[in-house]
Amino acid sequence: MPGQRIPATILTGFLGAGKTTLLKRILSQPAGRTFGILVNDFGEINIDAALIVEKGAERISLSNGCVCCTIQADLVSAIASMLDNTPGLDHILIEASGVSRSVPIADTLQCEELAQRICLGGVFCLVDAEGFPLLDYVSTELAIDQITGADMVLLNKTDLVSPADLDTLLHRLNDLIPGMRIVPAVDADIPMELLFDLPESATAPAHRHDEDSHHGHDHVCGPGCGHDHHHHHHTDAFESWSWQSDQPVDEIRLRKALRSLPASLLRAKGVLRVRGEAGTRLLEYQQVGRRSRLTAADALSQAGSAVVAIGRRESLDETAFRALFDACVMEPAG
Ligand SMILES: Nc1nc2c(ncn2[C@@H]2O[C@H](COP(=O)(O)OP(=O)(O)OP(=O)(O)O)[C@@H](O)[C@H]2O)c(=O)[nH]1
Repeated sequence: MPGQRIPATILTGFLGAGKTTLLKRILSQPAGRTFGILVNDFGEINIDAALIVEKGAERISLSNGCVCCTIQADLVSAIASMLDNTPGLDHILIEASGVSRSVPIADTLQCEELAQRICLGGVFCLVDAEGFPLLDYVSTELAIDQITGADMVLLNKTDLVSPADLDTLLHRLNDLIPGMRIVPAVDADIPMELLFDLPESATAPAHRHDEDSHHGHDHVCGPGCGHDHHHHHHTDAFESWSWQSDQPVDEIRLRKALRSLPASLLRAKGVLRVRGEAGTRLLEYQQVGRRSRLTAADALSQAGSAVVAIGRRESLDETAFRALFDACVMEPAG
């Protein structure tokens, strides 16, 4: 219908909680919807966008910053251009970076440029049931901020915790945010109706807007707008490092290198072209805290290798990080 506003759903949650897993699940069960997706990765290289091979969705990748603050204006222009260039879109899905706050994104979607074109379809926060209790103070503060700005929490990775620990965490979250709907899940497997049939009344008060109220956010700030801006972003507490190579890496050396990454690493992910006993193949690398996974990535098409790592600022020696991966690279065949 001309003039109808398209709902935009925000998937948020701390690094590695399962946002991409949920996004892929939604795309695999479209129920007739045509999705436009915007994937924000805090790192310089957008690994998440490379990992989403599901077809039938328009996509824009937003890298090297956080859509809630440092690249907020990019989010607005990306959505506007997606709406201009993709007639027939039914729904927009935004995967925020793992260090994004929820409420500023929801507010941004209601800026003047977009207010007549999209409406907020809900903010869903993924929480890693195993990882959340292990976060340091600053990361916990951010994860709680993401939770409080959400309409619903998906308490994900419940397969990795005992029933007693899950119960303790549920009580803790209920105490923190009384009344918040919390849905336990494994691999973000929840009924899709929970995401798409959200009653208007369920919208989180933190970002519930009425026609007359724009919380002062009917304008996305940029250089020269005249507002007094804070120059410290919450993302200053985090740092990302990336590594790329055109040459294949040796599988044995890679597996050894991954075991020697520092414990301070919060998150790492990548796609690696690996040469080993099984020949040359692409592997997806996922690391959340101390838990790492290398899996076959046959569906991906990528010439070389790329890895992104994220940690608290100054927690990782970039030279050592690069040297670790450089040492895995195989010499070009002579
Ligand atoms: N055991 C277990 N692993 C999970 C579950 N959900 C996701 N994972 C794994 O956790 C890792 C991170 O999942 P992602 O979906 O990439 O997490 P994310 O929130 O998108 O990560 P960032 O965008 O980097 O913040 C991947 O290896 C997933 O396969 C779960 O319920 N249980």
